[in-house]
Formats: sequence, structure tokens, C-alpha cells
Amino acid sequence: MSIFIKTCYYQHLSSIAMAVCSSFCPQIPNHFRRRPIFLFSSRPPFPVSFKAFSSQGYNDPSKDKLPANIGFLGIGIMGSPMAQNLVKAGCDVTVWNRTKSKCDPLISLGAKYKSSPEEVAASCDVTFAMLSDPESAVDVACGKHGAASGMSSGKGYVDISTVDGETSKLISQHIKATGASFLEAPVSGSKKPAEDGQLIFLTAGDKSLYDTVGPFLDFMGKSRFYLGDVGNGAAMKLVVNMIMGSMMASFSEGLLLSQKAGLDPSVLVEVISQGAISAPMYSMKGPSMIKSLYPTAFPLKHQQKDMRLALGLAESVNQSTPIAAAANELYKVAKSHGLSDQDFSAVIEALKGKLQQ
Ligand SMILES: NC(=O)C1=CN([C@@H]2O[C@H](COP(=O)(O)OP(=O)(O)OC[C@H]3O[C@@H](n4cnc5c(N)ncnc54)[C@H](OP(=O)(O)O)[C@@H]3O)[C@@H](O)[C@H]2O)C=CC1
Ligand SMILES: O=CCCC(=O)O
Repeated sequence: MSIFIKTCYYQHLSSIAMAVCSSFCPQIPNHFRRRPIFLFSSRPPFPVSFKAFSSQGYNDPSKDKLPANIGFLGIGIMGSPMAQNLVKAGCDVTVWNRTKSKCDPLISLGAKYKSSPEEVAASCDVTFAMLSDPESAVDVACGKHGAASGMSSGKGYVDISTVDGETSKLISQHIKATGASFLEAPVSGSKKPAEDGQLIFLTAGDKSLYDTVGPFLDFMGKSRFYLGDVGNGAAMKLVVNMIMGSMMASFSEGLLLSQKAGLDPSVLVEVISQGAISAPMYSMKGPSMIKSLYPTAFPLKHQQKDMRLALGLAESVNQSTPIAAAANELYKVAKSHGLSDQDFSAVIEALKGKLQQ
């Protein structure tokens, strides 16, 4: 514990130096530059960002029990950069992944490794999990040698995976039955924001755990929302991704229509970028979509999973979502043609004549 506090203290000092230097050194990465610091404060020396709903984090002197060991389960496209940001921030991180080799770069950076979720949870104060889907999230948390087997009172489990509310509640029940705390914390933002520590956390569950892990969320993200009861974070995430999936499907139709109408789709991307429907997603993905290239940031199979779960949510509250339902069909077509592991922008292929035959 004391080593951890010292590490963070020295990081605080170096943050001060960084803050001074950054006014003069434009090459200092934004990741370091953006973190506000307390220069004259008796509070714990943690970098605390000014973020949505983040006023009650580690900078509260009454919260003196700091987690010393952080576990991270699921080292995929998102888990890898997120865990890396924790290691780079000086946290004592222990990792596990079903495919062990994906942990190797993190181990090289100084992370520890344990051979099961149970062992990670048993050796850590707080364990994060970033898994594919409801099935894998439940399996890793509640299955044989799952995290719940290693949890006990005083520990915390933070599930960042995108799942439905019912799955999150099930995991919460298993974790809380051990006496530990639970927080769901799915993220908005993809591979690049994960690398840059710019994710948006949509959390719900135990508020005390939210307060405890706040500084760690801030190492990985730019803002965080606390939304109350378990299920609300999952629902918020599914609504956001349902909108995103429909936007991408509609954008795909527009690109192909512009081409068929004899227009240059690159000009369409430029026109969109200057108007009221501008979105970073269109400018980022449009140019490669025009070249039929889909380098994976957000796998199409996960987008289709999110559309499916969002439609389930809509049905459960009797809300009509015909646009999302139509978009979901396109993702299903794309999946059935082997595009699951491509970026979700590959949904455009489902609108090209050759896939529809
Ligand atoms: N990529 C993105 O842009 C974003 C993704 N998300 C969400 O985050 C989660 C992770 O996404 P991402 O990192 O992209 O996905 P990846 O497919 O890259 O990683 C999935 C992770 O889950 C593990 N996993 C899958 N099935 C099992 C299982 N049965 N048992 C144990 N582990 C399993 C994988 O292990 P292994 O390596 O062994 O396959 C891997 O660590 C998903 O819920 C996704 O919807 C949220 C925001 C953005
Ligand atoms: O779940 C994935 C979200 C991707 C994004 O927000 O860009």
C-alpha cells in the first residue's frame, strides 16, 4: 500500500513538472497534459480530472482505504490499452486472458499474471473485467474458477463489458453474495480513445465502489457518469450503441447511393463534416469505407450483439424501434458473410449487391 501511495506521490510531483513543461513543450502527449492536479492541497496526491459526476473521488480525505492491487480480466482490443494505461499510471496490475499470449506485452510493461480469474480476484483489491458478451462475462465472473470464487468482503468487481441489464444483475448477485461490491461500467469510445485514456464510463451499482475506483477510471477515461442502480449503465450503453449502429447503417446507404448517383462519396463525407449531422465517426470511417477497407476498432460481431441486446431492451419496455431493427438485419447479413471480426463499418458490404444474392 505504502509503495502504491509513494508511486502516486512521485507521479504527482512529476505531474507538476509536466504541467509546467507542457506550456512550453507541445510534444508532451495529451494523455499527461490533460490531467489537472492539486498544487496546494492536503488531499491525497492523486491526479483527479474535472469530470462529469466525479466530484467525490479520491480527493476526499475521509476515503483513506486505497486499493493497492488492480486486477484486469479480458485483454482484447479494449482491455489491452485500458490495462496498459493503468500500468503506465503506476498501478500494481495483475492480468488474465483466456488466450494467455495477449497478456505478454503487459507483462513486459510490468504487469503480473495469474492463471485464472479466481486467482486474480483473490490477489487484488479491485478487479476490472472487459469481455466480449453476456456469456463470456457471466462465465468469467461466475463460472468455475471465475472471479466470484476469489472475491470476499472489502473487494470490488467492476464489469466494463457491454452486456444487457439482466446479465449485469446476475453477475452483481454472484459478486455481492461473497460480501464484495459490484459496479457495472461499460464504456463509450473505441480503440483509439482507449489508447488515449479518453473513454466515457457509464457506471451503476455500489456508489462506494464508484468513489473508490474513480481515480482508476480517470486513468482510462475522460469522463464518468454514475447512473444509480445496476442495469442503468448497461441500458445507457445499449441505447448509445443502438443509435451508433443505425447511424452507421444509414451512412453506408448514403455512401453507396451517392456513388450510384454519379457523385464522389469523398465529397459527401466532406459535405457531412461541415453540417449539422457531422459526427467524428463519419470522418474517421468514411475514407476507408470508400476503399472497402475495414481495419478493426469495434468488431462487427459486437455491434450486432449490441443491436440485438438493445432490441431486447426496447421490447422489454414496449418501445418501438423499427430503424434499429432494420439496421440489425444488415449486421446479421454482414456476419453471415464472414465479416464478424472486421470493423462494424463493414456493414456497408451488406448493402452491396454481391452480398444480397
Ligand atoms: N472495440 C470497441 O471499440 C469497443 C468494445 N466494447 C465492448 O467491450 C467488450 C470487449 O470488446 P473488445 O475488446 O473490442 O473485444 P475483443 O473481441 O477484442 O476481446 C474480447 C475479450 O473477451 C475474451 N473472451 C471472449 N469469450 C470468452 C470466453 N468464453 N471466456 C473468457 N474470455 C472470453 C477474449 O479472450 P481471447 O483473447 O481469449 O479471445 C478477449 O479478451 C465487448 O463487450 C464490446 O462490445 C465497448 C466499447 C468499445
Ligand atoms: O461499443 C463500442 C463503441 C464504439 C464507440 O463508441 O466508438
